[in-house]
Amino acid sequence: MDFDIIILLDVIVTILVSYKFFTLIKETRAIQLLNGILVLFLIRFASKFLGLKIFNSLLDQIKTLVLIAIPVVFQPELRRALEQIGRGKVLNYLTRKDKFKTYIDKLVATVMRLSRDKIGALIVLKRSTGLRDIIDTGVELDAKLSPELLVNIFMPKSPLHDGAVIIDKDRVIAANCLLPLTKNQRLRQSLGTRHRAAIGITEETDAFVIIVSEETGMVSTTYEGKIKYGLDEFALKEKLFTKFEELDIS
Ligand SMILES: Nc1ncnc2c1ncn2[C@@H]1O[C@H](COP(=O)(O)OP(=O)(O)OP(=O)(O)O)[C@@H](O)[C@H]1O
Repeated sequence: MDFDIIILLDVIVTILVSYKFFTLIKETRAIQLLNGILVLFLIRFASKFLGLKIFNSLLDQIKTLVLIAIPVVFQPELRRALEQIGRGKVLNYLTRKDKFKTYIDKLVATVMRLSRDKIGALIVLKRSTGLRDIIDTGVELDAKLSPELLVNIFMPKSPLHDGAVIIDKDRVIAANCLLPLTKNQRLRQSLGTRHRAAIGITEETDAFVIIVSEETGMVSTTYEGKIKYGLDEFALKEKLFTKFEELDIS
């Protein structure tokens, strides 16, 4: 029984690999080479069957020559094929990780710039909970996220600087949005409305919020109704990495 399964697996794997191989070389010069090798293989089979010794040894020499010539002549095709195999899995994974790291680095750098210049900011990073109600309170943008755009939005005299920005992956969905204020009575009295709004939205959704204080430049984050004050660049990166590990930035 086990043996049958192994044979079946063997056949399936062979078919799949051959199919993949043919699709990779289908529109390349390599298909002609493959035809040539097949013809040589048939001639060699016939020659062996007929016992043509001298011709057989000549074919052996040709075989060695062909084996050496293939990687040299078909270097571009081989490279393309290997790249395609890699891109399917490993490369895809690596580029995604890389994009994600660049995304976090850029976002954190922007937040730190806002902090240095004491430009007040309220940045809501959407996770799985929809934020339609919140988006509708502001101005819809749906623009590609960039440090310049974010800094511009929060510039004190910009028409959109008040309220929160909503970000979904690498898109700025909306700006000037109104967030619900927290009803938590135990928070310190001195806590202003920007921070209270940042806590409020995380009590109702699974969003992650970054706050930059206009007064002090301090960077804080809120998540699940809790606030963390005074994060530096590294602490913020660490938090974002853990909260958005599976983010698929396209
Ligand atoms: N409900 C809200 N939703 C979104 N943004 C809000 C909300 N309430 C206040 N803000 C933003 O916070 C700003 C006011 O901040 P305020 O000084 O009251 O808070 P704060 O927490 O002390 O912040 P900061 O340290 O930056 O001064 C507003 O101009 C507005 O941009």
